[in-house]
Amino acid sequence: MSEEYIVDVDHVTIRFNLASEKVDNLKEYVIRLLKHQLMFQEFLAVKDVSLKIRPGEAWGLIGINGSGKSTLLKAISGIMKPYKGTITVRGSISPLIELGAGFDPNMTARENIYLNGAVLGHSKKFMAEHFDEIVEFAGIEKFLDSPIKNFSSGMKARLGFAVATVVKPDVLIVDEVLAVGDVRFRKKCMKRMEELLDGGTTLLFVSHNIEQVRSLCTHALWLDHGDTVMSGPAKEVCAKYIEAMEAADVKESKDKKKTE
Ligand SMILES: Nc1ncnc2c1ncn2[C@@H]1O[C@H](COP(=O)(O)OP(=O)(O)OP(=O)(O)O)[C@@H](O)[C@H]1O
Repeated sequence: MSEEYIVDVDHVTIRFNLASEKVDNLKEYVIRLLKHQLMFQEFLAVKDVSLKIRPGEAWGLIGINGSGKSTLLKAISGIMKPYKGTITVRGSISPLIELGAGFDPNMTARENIYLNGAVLGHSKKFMAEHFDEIVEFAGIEKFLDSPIKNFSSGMKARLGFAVATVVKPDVLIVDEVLAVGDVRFRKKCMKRMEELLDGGTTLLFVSHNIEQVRSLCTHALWLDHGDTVMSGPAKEVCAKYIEAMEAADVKESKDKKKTE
Protein backbone atom coordinates (compact mmCIF):
# COMPACT_ATOMS: atom_id res chain seq x y z
CA MET A 1 0.00 0.00 0.00
CA SER A 2 1.39 3.37 -0.98
CA GLU A 3 2.52 5.80 1.74
CA GLU A 4 1.55 8.76 -0.45
CA TYR A 5 -2.16 8.43 0.45
CA ILE A 6 -3.56 9.70 3.72
CA VAL A 7 -6.84 7.86 3.09
CA ASP A 8 -6.72 4.67 1.08
CA VAL A 9 -10.03 2.95 0.36
CA ASP A 10 -9.25 -0.20 -1.54
CA HIS A 11 -12.05 -2.15 -3.26
CA VAL A 12 -14.48 -1.64 -0.38
CA THR A 13 -17.88 -3.30 -0.22
CA ILE A 14 -20.24 -2.63 2.70
CA ARG A 15 -23.12 -4.97 3.40
CA PHE A 16 -26.25 -4.68 5.52
CA ASN A 17 -28.58 -7.50 6.43
CA LEU A 18 -32.17 -6.50 5.97
CA ALA A 19 -34.99 -8.59 7.48
CA SER A 20 -36.93 -9.81 4.46
CA GLU A 21 -40.24 -10.27 6.29
CA LYS A 22 -42.11 -7.77 8.37
CA VAL A 23 -41.97 -8.59 12.10
CA ASP A 24 -44.39 -6.52 14.13
CA ASN A 25 -42.84 -6.52 17.57
CA LEU A 26 -39.58 -7.09 19.39
CA LYS A 27 -40.80 -10.26 21.17
CA GLU A 28 -41.68 -11.94 17.88
CA TYR A 29 -38.36 -10.80 16.42
CA VAL A 30 -36.36 -12.34 19.29
CA ILE A 31 -38.35 -15.62 19.16
CA ARG A 32 -37.81 -15.93 15.41
CA LEU A 33 -34.17 -15.01 15.76
CA LEU A 34 -33.63 -17.72 18.40
CA LYS A 35 -35.50 -20.29 16.30
CA HIS A 36 -33.42 -19.29 13.28
CA GLN A 37 -36.64 -18.43 11.50
CA LEU A 38 -35.61 -14.95 10.47
CA MET A 39 -34.75 -14.52 6.82
CA PHE A 40 -32.25 -11.84 5.94
CA GLN A 41 -31.67 -10.27 2.61
CA GLU A 42 -28.19 -9.11 1.77
CA PHE A 43 -28.00 -5.45 0.77
CA LEU A 44 -24.84 -3.87 -0.57
CA ALA A 45 -24.78 -0.16 0.25
CA VAL A 46 -21.25 0.36 -1.16
CA LYS A 47 -19.94 -1.84 -3.96
CA ASP A 48 -16.26 -2.30 -4.69
CA VAL A 49 -15.37 1.38 -4.23
CA SER A 50 -11.76 2.58 -4.29
CA LEU A 51 -10.72 6.07 -3.24
CA LYS A 52 -7.11 7.22 -2.95
CA ILE A 53 -6.69 10.59 -1.22
CA ARG A 54 -3.44 12.54 -0.94
CA PRO A 55 -2.76 14.88 2.02
CA GLY A 56 -4.36 18.29 1.58
CA GLU A 57 -6.89 17.22 -1.02
CA ALA A 58 -10.56 18.10 -0.54
CA TRP A 59 -12.95 15.44 -1.76
CA GLY A 60 -16.67 15.97 -2.24
CA LEU A 61 -18.90 12.90 -2.17
CA ILE A 62 -21.96 13.41 -4.32
CA GLY A 63 -24.95 11.32 -5.40
CA ILE A 64 -28.68 10.99 -4.96
CA ASN A 65 -30.25 9.94 -1.63
CA GLY A 66 -29.26 6.45 -0.54
CA SER A 67 -26.26 6.20 -2.86
CA GLY A 68 -23.89 5.16 -0.05
CA LYS A 69 -22.05 8.41 0.78
CA SER A 70 -22.64 8.37 4.55
CA THR A 71 -22.03 4.64 4.77
CA LEU A 72 -18.65 5.05 3.09
CA LEU A 73 -17.74 7.94 5.42
CA LYS A 74 -18.75 5.88 8.46
CA ALA A 75 -16.42 3.12 7.32
CA ILE A 76 -13.57 5.62 6.78
CA SER A 77 -14.21 6.98 10.32
CA GLY A 78 -13.99 3.45 11.71
CA ILE A 79 -17.63 3.40 12.90
CA MET A 80 -18.41 0.58 10.48
CA LYS A 81 -16.33 -2.26 9.12
CA PRO A 82 -16.20 -3.10 5.41
CA TYR A 83 -17.48 -6.50 4.34
CA LYS A 84 -14.77 -6.68 1.70
CA GLY A 85 -11.71 -4.56 0.96
CA THR A 86 -9.52 -2.43 3.23
CA ILE A 87 -9.43 1.14 4.52
CA THR A 88 -6.27 2.84 5.78
CA VAL A 89 -6.19 6.30 7.35
CA ARG A 90 -2.79 7.78 8.22
CA GLY A 91 -3.37 10.47 10.86
CA SER A 92 -5.94 11.96 13.20
CA ILE A 93 -9.52 12.10 12.06
CA SER A 94 -12.40 14.36 13.15
CA PRO A 95 -15.66 12.88 11.92
CA LEU A 96 -18.75 15.06 11.85
CA ILE A 97 -21.21 12.55 10.55
CA GLU A 98 -24.52 12.35 12.33
CA LEU A 99 -26.17 15.31 13.87
CA GLY A 100 -25.77 15.04 17.63
CA ALA A 101 -23.50 11.97 17.47
CA GLY A 102 -21.06 12.15 20.36
CA PHE A 103 -23.57 14.17 22.42
CA ASP A 104 -25.72 12.96 25.30
CA PRO A 105 -29.18 14.56 24.88
CA ASN A 106 -29.82 14.75 28.63
CA MET A 107 -26.56 16.51 29.47
CA THR A 108 -26.08 20.27 29.18
CA ALA A 109 -24.17 21.87 26.34
CA ARG A 110 -21.34 22.64 28.78
CA GLU A 111 -21.05 18.96 29.79
CA ASN A 112 -21.39 17.83 26.20
CA ILE A 113 -18.48 19.97 25.04
CA TYR A 114 -16.23 17.98 27.38
CA LEU A 115 -17.88 14.68 26.45
CA ASN A 116 -17.53 15.28 22.71
CA GLY A 117 -13.94 16.45 23.22
CA ALA A 118 -13.16 13.20 25.07
CA VAL A 119 -14.74 11.20 22.22
CA LEU A 120 -12.34 12.99 19.87
CA GLY A 121 -9.41 12.18 22.16
CA HIS A 122 -8.86 15.62 23.76
CA SER A 123 -7.99 15.98 27.45
CA LYS A 124 -10.16 17.88 29.94
CA LYS A 125 -7.41 20.50 30.27
CA PHE A 126 -7.28 21.02 26.50
CA MET A 127 -11.06 21.39 26.34
CA ALA A 128 -11.03 23.88 29.25
CA GLU A 129 -8.43 25.99 27.42
CA HIS A 130 -10.51 26.02 24.24
CA PHE A 131 -13.94 26.18 25.87
CA ASP A 132 -14.65 29.88 25.22
CA GLU A 133 -13.49 29.65 21.64
CA ILE A 134 -15.87 26.70 21.00
CA VAL A 135 -18.82 28.46 22.62
CA GLU A 136 -18.15 31.64 20.68
CA PHE A 137 -17.83 29.86 17.35
CA ALA A 138 -21.05 27.89 17.98
CA GLY A 139 -22.83 31.06 19.18
CA ILE A 140 -24.54 29.24 22.06
CA GLU A 141 -23.42 31.44 25.00
CA LYS A 142 -26.96 31.79 26.36
CA PHE A 143 -27.75 28.08 26.22
CA LEU A 144 -24.67 26.60 27.88
CA ASP A 145 -26.61 25.14 30.80
CA SER A 146 -29.56 23.79 28.81
CA PRO A 147 -29.72 20.10 27.93
CA ILE A 148 -28.85 19.34 24.32
CA LYS A 149 -32.25 17.70 23.77
CA ASN A 150 -33.74 21.21 23.77
CA PHE A 151 -31.36 22.40 21.05
CA SER A 152 -32.55 22.92 17.49
CA SER A 153 -30.85 20.81 14.80
CA GLY A 154 -28.96 23.93 13.66
CA MET A 155 -27.65 24.56 17.19
CA LYS A 156 -26.46 20.94 17.48
CA ALA A 157 -24.70 21.24 14.14
CA ARG A 158 -22.99 24.46 15.23
CA LEU A 159 -21.73 22.91 18.44
CA GLY A 160 -20.60 19.69 16.72
CA PHE A 161 -18.72 21.64 14.06
CA ALA A 162 -17.10 23.94 16.64
CA VAL A 163 -15.78 20.98 18.67
CA ALA A 164 -14.68 18.95 15.64
CA THR A 165 -12.60 21.83 14.26
CA VAL A 166 -11.10 23.19 17.48
CA VAL A 167 -7.85 21.49 16.54
CA LYS A 168 -6.49 21.03 13.07
CA PRO A 169 -7.25 17.38 12.34
CA ASP A 170 -5.27 15.57 9.63
CA VAL A 171 -8.58 14.44 8.14
CA LEU A 172 -11.88 16.29 8.61
CA ILE A 173 -15.12 14.57 7.62
CA VAL A 174 -18.19 16.75 7.22
CA ASP A 175 -21.37 14.94 6.24
CA GLU A 176 -24.27 17.18 5.32
CA VAL A 177 -24.41 18.67 8.83
CA LEU A 178 -24.12 22.16 7.42
CA ALA A 179 -27.42 21.76 5.59
CA VAL A 180 -29.29 22.50 8.82
CA GLY A 181 -27.25 25.59 9.74
CA ASP A 182 -28.39 29.07 8.74
CA VAL A 183 -26.70 31.03 5.94
CA ARG A 184 -24.37 32.97 8.26
CA PHE A 185 -23.22 29.85 10.05
CA ARG A 186 -22.70 27.97 6.77
CA LYS A 187 -20.45 30.82 5.59
CA LYS A 188 -18.51 30.68 8.86
CA CYS A 189 -18.05 26.90 8.46
CA MET A 190 -16.96 27.23 4.83
CA LYS A 191 -14.39 29.82 5.93
CA ARG A 192 -13.08 27.56 8.69
CA MET A 193 -12.85 24.59 6.32
CA GLU A 194 -10.92 26.77 3.84
CA GLU A 195 -8.50 27.78 6.63
CA LEU A 196 -8.01 24.15 7.64
CA LEU A 197 -7.39 23.20 4.00
CA ASP A 198 -4.82 26.01 3.72
CA GLY A 199 -3.16 24.55 6.81
CA GLY A 200 -2.86 21.13 5.16
CA THR A 201 -5.96 19.32 6.47
CA THR A 202 -7.52 16.74 4.16
CA LEU A 203 -11.28 17.10 3.76
CA LEU A 204 -14.05 14.66 2.97
CA PHE A 205 -17.27 16.54 2.40
CA VAL A 206 -20.80 15.36 1.63
CA SER A 207 -23.29 17.86 0.33
CA HIS A 208 -26.28 18.00 -1.96
CA ASN A 209 -25.29 21.60 -2.64
CA ILE A 210 -23.14 21.13 -5.72
CA GLU A 211 -22.03 24.77 -5.67
CA GLN A 212 -20.51 24.20 -2.20
CA VAL A 213 -18.72 21.09 -3.46
CA ARG A 214 -17.45 22.93 -6.52
CA SER A 215 -16.13 25.89 -4.54
CA LEU A 216 -14.52 23.92 -1.72
CA CYS A 217 -13.35 20.64 -3.21
CA THR A 218 -10.46 19.75 -5.48
CA HIS A 219 -11.85 16.31 -6.27
CA ALA A 220 -15.19 14.52 -6.24
CA LEU A 221 -16.53 10.99 -6.08
CA TRP A 222 -19.98 10.38 -7.55
CA LEU A 223 -21.79 7.34 -6.14
CA ASP A 224 -25.05 5.84 -7.36
CA HIS A 225 -26.73 2.89 -5.59
CA GLY A 226 -23.35 2.05 -4.06
CA ASP A 227 -21.44 2.08 -7.36
CA THR A 228 -18.80 4.57 -8.42
CA VAL A 229 -20.09 6.51 -11.42
CA MET A 230 -17.15 8.88 -11.73
CA SER A 231 -14.17 10.06 -9.72
CA GLY A 232 -11.70 12.85 -10.46
CA PRO A 233 -11.38 16.67 -10.54
CA ALA A 234 -14.38 18.25 -8.75
CA LYS A 235 -15.31 20.57 -11.61
CA GLU A 236 -15.53 17.73 -14.15
CA VAL A 237 -17.40 15.31 -11.89
CA CYS A 238 -19.87 18.00 -10.73
CA ALA A 239 -20.54 19.08 -14.35
CA LYS A 240 -21.35 15.49 -15.39
CA TYR A 241 -23.51 14.98 -12.30
CA ILE A 242 -25.55 18.15 -12.99
CA GLU A 243 -25.94 17.05 -16.63
CA ALA A 244 -27.25 13.64 -15.51
CA MET A 245 -29.66 15.17 -13.01
CA GLU A 246 -31.02 17.57 -15.63
CA ALA A 247 -31.42 14.73 -18.14
CA ALA A 248 -33.30 12.71 -15.49
CA ASP A 249 -35.61 15.71 -14.85
CA VAL A 250 -36.37 16.05 -18.58
CA LYS A 251 -37.09 12.30 -18.85
CA GLU A 252 -39.36 12.39 -15.80
CA SER A 253 -41.44 15.28 -17.15
CA LYS A 254 -41.72 13.57 -20.58
CA ASP A 255 -42.86 10.29 -18.93
CA LYS A 256 -45.37 12.23 -16.84
CA LYS A 257 -46.82 13.93 -19.93
CA LYS A 258 -47.16 10.52 -21.65
CA THR A 259 -49.24 9.14 -18.76
CA GLU A 260 -51.50 12.23 -18.57
N1 LIG B 1 -27.91 0.55 9.31
C1 LIG B 1 -28.43 0.28 8.13
N2 LIG B 1 -29.13 -0.86 7.89
C2 LIG B 1 -29.65 -1.14 6.70
N3 LIG B 1 -29.51 -0.34 5.61
C3 LIG B 1 -28.83 0.80 5.76
C4 LIG B 1 -28.25 1.18 7.03
N4 LIG B 1 -27.64 2.38 6.87
C5 LIG B 1 -27.82 2.72 5.57
N5 LIG B 1 -28.53 1.79 4.92
C6 LIG B 1 -28.92 1.80 3.50
O1 LIG B 1 -27.75 1.97 2.72
C7 LIG B 1 -28.02 2.78 1.60
C8 LIG B 1 -27.02 3.93 1.57
O2 LIG B 1 -27.34 4.81 2.63
P1 LIG B 1 -26.46 6.11 2.93
O3 LIG B 1 -27.03 6.76 4.14
O4 LIG B 1 -25.04 5.74 2.92
O5 LIG B 1 -26.78 6.98 1.64
P2 LIG B 1 -26.42 8.52 1.34
O6 LIG B 1 -25.84 8.56 -0.03
O7 LIG B 1 -25.60 9.08 2.44
O8 LIG B 1 -27.88 9.14 1.32
P3 LIG B 1 -28.42 10.64 1.67
O9 LIG B 1 -28.03 11.52 0.54
O10 LIG B 1 -29.89 10.43 1.72
O11 LIG B 1 -27.84 11.04 2.99
C9 LIG B 1 -29.47 3.22 1.70
O12 LIG B 1 -30.26 2.41 0.85
C10 LIG B 1 -29.80 2.99 3.16
O13 LIG B 1 -31.17 2.65 3.30
